[in-house]
Amino acid sequence: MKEIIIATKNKGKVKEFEALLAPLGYLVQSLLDYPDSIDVEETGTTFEENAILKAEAISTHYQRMTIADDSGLAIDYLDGKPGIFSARYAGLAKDDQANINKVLEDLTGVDELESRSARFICALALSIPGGKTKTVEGTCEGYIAMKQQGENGFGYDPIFIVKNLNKTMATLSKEEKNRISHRAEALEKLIDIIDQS
Ligand SMILES: O=c1nc[nH]c2c1ncn2[C@H]1C[C@H](O)[C@@H](COP(=O)(O)OP(=O)(O)OP(=O)(O)O)O1
Ligand SMILES: [Mg+2]
Repeated sequence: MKEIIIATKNKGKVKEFEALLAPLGYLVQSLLDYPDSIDVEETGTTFEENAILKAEAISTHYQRMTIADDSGLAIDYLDGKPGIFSARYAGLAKDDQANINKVLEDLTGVDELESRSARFICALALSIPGGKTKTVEGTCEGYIAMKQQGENGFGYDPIFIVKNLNKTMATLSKEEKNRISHRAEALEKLIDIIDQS
């Protein structure tokens, strides 16, 4: 069995990676399986830089093939914010509901859905001990809803209306989200790279 560590403590991400990678024969582990793992600071200025920082630190520490995910929400009306600060937008507690509330507040008075355009961005970095780190990116286009809807997923899913589907990400099943998400798109590109190497 091919073993891979996902360098994340985010339960929502872990579930999605498991669902996407298990059918391909990967045994997925995450930092939730290593509760006293090292803490990697996200000091980069881009999603890609942060993904590289997390992937290389963890693959070096455990000497194992590692994927890291740095992702977030970019809102056009806010010039791309919260961007790489998505997890800490409403403070270091990384509270999903507080982050949602802050975004809805930021967009108060912006009443046209077209003016609330946004995208999810996911950068993935693959680090193999002794190898050269590879990176890919995936995106998912949409709009910030006027109010939250749905219970599925995590993070900003309840306020992200997926373009063309016209419903929030949090109303999609896990399978539906994994067909269209920024994370699924990025991972598909990464699998191609792994298969070729
Ligand atoms: O599919 C998604 N659906 C909804 N929200 C999402 C998604 N993907 C990322 N997001 C949000 C969650 C968090 O506010 C930020 C990620 O921040 P990010 O630093 O990459 O992850 P994190 O700190 O939660 O876990 P970790 O760094 O251990 O991987 O973007
Ligand atoms: Mg983080």
